[in-house]
Amino acid sequence: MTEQEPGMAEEADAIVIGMGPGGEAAAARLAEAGLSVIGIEKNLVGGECPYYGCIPSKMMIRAADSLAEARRVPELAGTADVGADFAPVAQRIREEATDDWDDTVAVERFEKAGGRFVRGTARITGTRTVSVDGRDFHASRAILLNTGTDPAVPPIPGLAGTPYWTNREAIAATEAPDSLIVLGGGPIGLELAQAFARFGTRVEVIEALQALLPAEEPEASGLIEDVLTGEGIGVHTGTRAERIDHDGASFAVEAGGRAYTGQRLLVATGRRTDLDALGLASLGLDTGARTVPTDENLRMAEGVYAIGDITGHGAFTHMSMYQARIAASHILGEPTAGAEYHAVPRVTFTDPEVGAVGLTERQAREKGLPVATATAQIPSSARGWIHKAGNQGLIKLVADTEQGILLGATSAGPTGGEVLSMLTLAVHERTPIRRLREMIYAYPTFHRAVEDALGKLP
Ligand SMILES: Cc1cc2nc3c(=O)[nH]c(=O)nc-3n(C[C@H](O)[C@H](O)[C@H](O)COP(=O)(O)OP(=O)(O)OC[C@H]3O[C@@H](n4cnc5c(N)ncnc54)[C@H](O)[C@@H]3O)c2cc1C
Ligand SMILES: NC(=O)c1ccc[n+]([C@@H]2O[C@H](COP(=O)([O-])OP(=O)(O)OC[C@H]3O[C@@H](n4cnc5c(N)ncnc54)[C@H](O)[C@@H]3O)[C@@H](O)[C@H]2O)c1
Repeated sequence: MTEQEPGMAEEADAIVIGMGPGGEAAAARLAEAGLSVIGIEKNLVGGECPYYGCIPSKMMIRAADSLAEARRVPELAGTADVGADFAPVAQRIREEATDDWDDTVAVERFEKAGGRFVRGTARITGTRTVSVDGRDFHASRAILLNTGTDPAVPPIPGLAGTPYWTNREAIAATEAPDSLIVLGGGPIGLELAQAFARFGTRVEVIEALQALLPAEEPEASGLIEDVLTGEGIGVHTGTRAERIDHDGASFAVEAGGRAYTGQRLLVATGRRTDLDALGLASLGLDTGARTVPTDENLRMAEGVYAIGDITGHGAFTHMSMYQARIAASHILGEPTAGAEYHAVPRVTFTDPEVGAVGLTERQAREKGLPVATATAQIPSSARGWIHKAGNQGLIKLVADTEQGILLGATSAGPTGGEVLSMLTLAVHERTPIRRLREMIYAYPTFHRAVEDALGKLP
């Protein structure tokens, strides 16, 4: 690298700051379209999802679910001697998912697409100007922000300075601990709690609010609490950790008048953004806010775009990729349909999977909409009954009775995330409930429970 002359900024058409899933995809697309693109990443190209999130966690879940399925053999098909070993999945996470947390392949892929890669922490210094460790850059067309989130660590007395895990250390674990205390009953906490428990870890989940997965339907929260409790996981809702100690070997957590001990502590209490560090004040934006407001083409200011977790429309890889597509099209001057958020799908990959799309009943009622709901239980459907062991699940529909459409739906069950696809289409397209009732549902599938629930709507 040559020394930069003072006052001389390196030029590009577009600068992408933070290369999470959407940033990486948008940067490559813009470069392939012939723009000069600089991609800046302080850690690993690809972001949280491939290295510390979705992909390695789902590998862990796949392994853990295979153990659970094998343990169902006695109820269905004879005997199975199941011995859990964390080593194969730890190895798979290192070798197949993360390349041992090395992004060489991703950097090369971006450079092959024509992009210029810069490793470092970027800060916006003005309209279309960016600084990285003393180097200045200028974008003639656009800056795209995709800086994501970091784990939020609550200020619980005693916690700071202890060797607690966030998702990042949990994903890098080489063995399942003997015991684990999980702070937070959201998607990260529950997916990892169940996965480790299935490998033999004694797990306690401490959730401050009254329900697990508090953002989802209470029926889904209740279902997942029953399942986790049934698997021997301690679930403590409405419980706040008041003090944490680590004696060099294990953690002690005081919460709700009780003491919990565990070899490991996983802090999964949400995510945080640091918009101040990003220099957004130089664009006149409120850096005290947790998310950045964007228009339908993901613009937060003239020539500045933001995508992914920082937009606050759902911290999901599919959201980051969806917004990347729109932002990149807009930067390229192509027509876009504009971002819509009425049918955001999400799946928590516990077993049963908890899928949901659109509004929950509470959200719909809070909007003052005319709401009717209906639920169908998976175990009472033909397929659920056949499935037997591990068949817990439900479908819940949230309908707008005036418009005769679905505003939202929950699909929990053995393949809850897959069944969600038809409900996502229905909410996205605002398909009349009348037409959904007229459809043919293959027998005996899990998605036939959707037909049962539709039949119960007024
Ligand atoms: C354990 C876990 C499991 C998950 N499972 C799923 C799942 O199953 N499905 C799903 O859809 N989502 C899942 N998620 C969420 C998903 O990982 C994120 O929503 C996804 O990564 C998209 O985030 P993003 O695009 O905002 O950017 P991120 O992936 O957060 O990446 C942002 C990047 O920006 C970089 N960066 C930040 N600031 C700067 C700066 N100033 N300069 C340069 N670089 C910077 C960071 O180093 C990072 O690489 C999971 C998350 C976790 C933690
Ligand atoms: N399958 C998926 O798509 C998937 C999986 C994992 C994560 N994610 C994404 O990552 C985001 C972050 O996940 P998350 O589970 O960390 O966050 P979250 O905000 O969804 O859940 C955190 C939970 O911790 C609880 N909590 C907060 N402070 C607490 C405290 N001091 N003590 C006890 N409980 C406390 C909250 O009430 C909340 O229920 C999710 O919102 C989701 O968008 C998605």
